[in-house]
Amino acid sequence: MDQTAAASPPTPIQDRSGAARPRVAIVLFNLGGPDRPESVRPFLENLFMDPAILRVPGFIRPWLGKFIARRRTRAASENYAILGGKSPLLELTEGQARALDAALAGEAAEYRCFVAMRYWHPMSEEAARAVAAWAPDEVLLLPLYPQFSTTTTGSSLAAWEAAARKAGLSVPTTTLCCYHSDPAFAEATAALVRGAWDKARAGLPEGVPLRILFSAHGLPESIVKAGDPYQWQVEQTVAAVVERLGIEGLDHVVCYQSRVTPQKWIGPSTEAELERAAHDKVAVLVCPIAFVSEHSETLVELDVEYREEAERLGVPGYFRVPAQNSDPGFIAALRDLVRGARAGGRALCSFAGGRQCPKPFGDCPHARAKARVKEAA
Ligand SMILES: C=CC1=C(C)c2cc3[nH]c(cc4nc(cc5[nH]c(cc1n2)c(C)c5CCC(=O)O)C(CCC(=O)O)=C4C)c(C)c3C=C
Ligand SMILES: [Fe+2]
Ligand SMILES: [Fe+2]
Repeated sequence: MDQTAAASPPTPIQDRSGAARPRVAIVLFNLGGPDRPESVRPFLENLFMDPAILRVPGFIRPWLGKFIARRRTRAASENYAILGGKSPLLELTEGQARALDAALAGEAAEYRCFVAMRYWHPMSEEAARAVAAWAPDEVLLLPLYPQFSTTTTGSSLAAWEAAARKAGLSVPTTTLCCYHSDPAFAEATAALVRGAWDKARAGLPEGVPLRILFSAHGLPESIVKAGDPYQWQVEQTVAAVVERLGIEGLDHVVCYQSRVTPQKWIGPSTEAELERAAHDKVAVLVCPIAFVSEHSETLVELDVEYREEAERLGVPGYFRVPAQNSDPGFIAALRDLVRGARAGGRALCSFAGGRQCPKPFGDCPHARAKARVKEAA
């Protein structure tokens, strides 16, 4: 969708009493994905040249980033070929944007969602131009990553700040950094897990135990050790969802998928958990816990590669929980998060208002903002 073309010129919108309704642009952050086979390599170059992803001195990053991207292109292209040569992420994110627009219609403010992808179009600069053309009174930054990581939300925020400046956009901006254990988000996720759990149980012979693998995107361990709160937040999400599931004695584990560099990544890996499940003779229900849309890592890695691996290992059953996409419960949770963030009146907020991450996580954006204030004093 051309977000600029769709933006209408500012018109004075009034509520029933005749008072002007503020225009609020909601910017949805996501990672983005190639839109055709030829885009795979430049998409990967954008990703691996991001200083939030490739933490090496600036002078070697362009060279090394391009080198890693070139080496990864074949494997990634094979994955996208299974999906028809492109990622479905943009269409699904636009679906979420339109669903959230509809959920927020008729509020005291006039809302409009825009999509800003990090590594492929529409990227922040395009999105910021479209937002500026719509002439909002406020901007609300809403990551489609429930858990904050410097590699995802943190990177998107940096890209947005630069793009907004370039587009001359200087209206008050609210940033929602995370909603890892927001009650409505956790309940919507638990409802999807419950549906998949019931289907899996019905498809399994009696007596075969079922274990939930909550599978999140992995991160290099060094990033977590440097203070990234992502792993802690993933664990909070899982605890919140498990609590709402209320299944007595539930066998479950948190694990991490999609390792793409040779460094040590956080674990256990989802593959290692498949091996353990085979050893323990338990079936698995895999729940993507850090992705709110289907994309190559759910549709290919989970549905094709890990399923085949589970079969090869002799895991007695393999099932998957669908990602949220435009699930009404999830969209309602986002709507309430938008309302809460605006009502809270903070420029930077979590789902609960203030900082949630414990002290050691110095890369929590609240901790960084505090450090910046101290430095300036
Ligand atoms: C060092 C590399 C990477 C880190 C760290 C990383 C973190 C991270 N990523 C997501 C979500 C997504 N990643 C996607 C694609 C993707 N990610 C990496 C690398 C890292 N990600 C690569 C190389 C790719 C391209 C695909 C591939 O080569 O396999 C996507 C989009 C997928 C699509 O269908 O287009 C998402 C979404 C999270 C949540 C995260 C850390 C918290
Ligand atoms: Fe990734
Ligand atoms: Fe935090």
